[in-house]
Amino acid sequence: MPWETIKFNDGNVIPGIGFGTWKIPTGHTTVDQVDQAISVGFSHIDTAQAYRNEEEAGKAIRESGLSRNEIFITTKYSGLNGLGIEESIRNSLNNLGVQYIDLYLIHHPRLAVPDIPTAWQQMEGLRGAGLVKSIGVSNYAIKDLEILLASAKIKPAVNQIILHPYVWAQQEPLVKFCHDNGIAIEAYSPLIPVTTLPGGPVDKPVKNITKRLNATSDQVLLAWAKSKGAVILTTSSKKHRLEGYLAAGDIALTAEELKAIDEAGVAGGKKFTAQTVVRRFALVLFAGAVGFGICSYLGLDVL
Ligand SMILES: NC(=O)c1ccc[n+]([C@@H]2O[C@H](COP(=O)([O-])OP(=O)(O)OC[C@H]3O[C@@H](n4cnc5c(N)ncnc54)[C@H](O)[C@@H]3O)[C@@H](O)[C@H]2O)c1
Ligand SMILES: OCCc1c[nH]c2ccccc12
Repeated sequence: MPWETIKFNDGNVIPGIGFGTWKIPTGHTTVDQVDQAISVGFSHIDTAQAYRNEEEAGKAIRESGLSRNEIFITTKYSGLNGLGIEESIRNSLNNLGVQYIDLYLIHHPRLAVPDIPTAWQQMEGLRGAGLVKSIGVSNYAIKDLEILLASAKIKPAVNQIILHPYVWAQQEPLVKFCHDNGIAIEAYSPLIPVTTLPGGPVDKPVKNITKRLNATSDQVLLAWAKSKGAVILTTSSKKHRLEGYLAAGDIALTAEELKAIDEAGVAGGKKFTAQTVVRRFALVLFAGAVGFGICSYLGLDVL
């Protein structure tokens, strides 16, 4: 079953899962990665001015043969080149080779120049001009949203945020605030427990569920993020992983399973994440010291 769409507060709909184009791995291009994602069934592509690949993403989208209304395109104002919001979106439209953007986001609250209310007023103007269907934000905390909402005429459709079990304790109030205010959540980096933080307490409940469902850990983590009401943003250069992500639209976790992941995430978020960061820092220092020792032994001048 495909992932269900989610309806925004402005009436537009977004596919429940999207393919992200940040950090395309070496040896691949954005064109071949977006092409592969569309060919396996993704119909939602996430890019940004900062990723510097809008042109390539647009090329792959145009070459896919899909009509414009069959593909959902998100891009973001990243505050590069000192360009204002309207000038930036016109560049993005030009780069992507499209007449409108489905969802345009301010990439980070500190990039809302000159300030959050003024930047949002400019975003609101884009909808009137027909350059974009929906407008939203990314990485906004509750206090940033409160500032924005105090003078907004149009509510953000979306807040795109990091969401995985190890940040659940800190993100739960933000997710609740957004949902209470009719703002959809997009979850980026949902697979952190298998990519950068493997070996932590979330592994056990996730593994138990993979056995029950004959699913992969990736799929369970996507189902967890979906259960929080989020649109998912993920990526991979591997076709079989992309197929697995799409197949995870079917997965429903039980209340007990969700509770077990939440609790492991909250426990791990406090202790395991901090330990991992400290261990990695120690490893970098150790590697530096060993490298320095070897260079000194060989008589190489490294300072
Ligand atoms: N708005 C923002 O500030 C922001 C920040 C980060 C990402 N994003 C968006 O979200 C998209 C997805 O983010 P992400 O890449 O962090 O998502 P993610 O957590 O889903 O990670 C995807 C990565 O996980 C790897 N992976 C999948 N299964 C694995 C496994 N079993 N073992 C090891 N590795 C595995 C994939 O190969 C891929 O490299 C980005 O491309 C971008 O579009 C936005
Ligand atoms: O979106 C991925 C993280 C990222 C890359 N470049 C940026 C510029 C501003 C804010 C976030 C990012």
